[in-house]
This record gives sequence, C-alpha cells and structure tokens, in this order.
Amino acid sequence: MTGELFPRPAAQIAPGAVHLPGLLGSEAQRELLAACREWARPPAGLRTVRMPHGGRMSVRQLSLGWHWYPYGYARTAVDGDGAPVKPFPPWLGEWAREAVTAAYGRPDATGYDVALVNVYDAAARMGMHRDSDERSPAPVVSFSLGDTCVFRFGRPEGRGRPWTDVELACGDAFVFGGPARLAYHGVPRTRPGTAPPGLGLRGRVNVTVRQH
Ligand SMILES: O=C(O)CCC(=O)C(=O)O
Ligand SMILES: [Fe+2]
Repeated sequence: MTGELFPRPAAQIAPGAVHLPGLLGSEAQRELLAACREWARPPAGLRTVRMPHGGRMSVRQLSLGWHWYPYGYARTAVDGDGAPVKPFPPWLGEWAREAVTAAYGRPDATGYDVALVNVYDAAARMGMHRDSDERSPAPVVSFSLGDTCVFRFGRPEGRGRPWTDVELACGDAFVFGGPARLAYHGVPRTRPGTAPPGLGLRGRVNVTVRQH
C-alpha cells in the first residue's frame, strides 16, 4: 500500500468521515484491479442491479463475502445467477484496517467480511443513499480506481444539503464511520478520461469494504 511520493494531505470531511488521497500506490492499484477483473467473472460475477420499483442501477456491481441486494445481504447471488458469493479476501480486510488506522490514528481490529465492487462507465452515477443494510456499526472503507469522480457526502438526517463534494481519484481511500456511518452519500458524476494511463482501466471502479 505504498502511496504517493508527495501525498496530498488527509482531510476530515465531516466528523468520522476522512478522505485519504493516494493511499494506494500504483502497485496496489494494479493488484486490486486485477482482483476485481477475476471477481467480475461468473459465477456470482458482475451484474446489473434491479431496484424493487423497476429501475436499474447504472453501475454494475458484485459482492464478496456476503451478497448485497436491494435491500439486504445473502450468501448467494439471490438477484443474479443464484450462485454462492465469492469469499471475502483477508488481505482486503487488512487494507481496510490500515485505512481506518490512517484515518482515525488508532488501531482497528474490525473483522471486515464484505466488499461491494461498483463499476462505472462514463454515464454511470449513484444517487444519494445510506449504507444501512449492515448490522455492524464498523466504518465503511472505500477504495477508488480509474477515473476521478465527484463523491457527494452529506448528513445522516436527510439526502439534501448541506453536503460536501470531494474528488475521489485513483488510489484514494475514504473512510466513514462513527457519527458519519449513516450519512447520505452518492456519486453525481465521474470525470471520464482522468484515469492514469498506465493502469489500463477505462471508467471507474470503487470497492467498499464493510462488516455486514
Ligand atoms: O462509488 C463510490 O464511490 C460509492 C459507492 C457507494 O456508495 C456504495 O457502494 O454504497
Ligand atoms: Fe454507499
């Protein structure tokens, strides 16, 4: 996880919400992207998520450890091909604990057991929502690859303003826990063509690590 030579400073966006620019160096980015490409294959691979009221999410998604669907967790891809979910890799839990330690300046012993991988093409976005299907109060740790996006981070009380727009670039981590754990957040747009040329990714991939 060796990051940038001259890292941009970490920034607290709200109490409990910390942006860690460039936490993943180019080697870690390549490793995570290669893993995502393996996980994306069937069974229980990348799918389009259908919402209960008939819409579709514009991102494509897969889960590890526990399968997320709107709105809950299962052991199989209940709204996909029905196959058992792929295992959650222990190294990804270690990366998440390191990010939480960097964000809060204290060790983290959370047993992370879920990752959600979201794949954004140039038109994809994610509406304001809360990550509220987990029983655990542990922080959510997000890792971004490829194109920069606008990550909109609001409050737990409602999906409207005030919010802060943060640019999440390739290699950035974002941790939200404690008072920010149930804050509304979303991705109103990505910035197509901003991925580092060496990575070999068109579009954006985001991995959120959680305890279910
Ligand atoms: O793509 C992102 O940066 C956010 C993803 C997200 O909010 C989620 O998976 O719940
Ligand atoms: Fe989310």
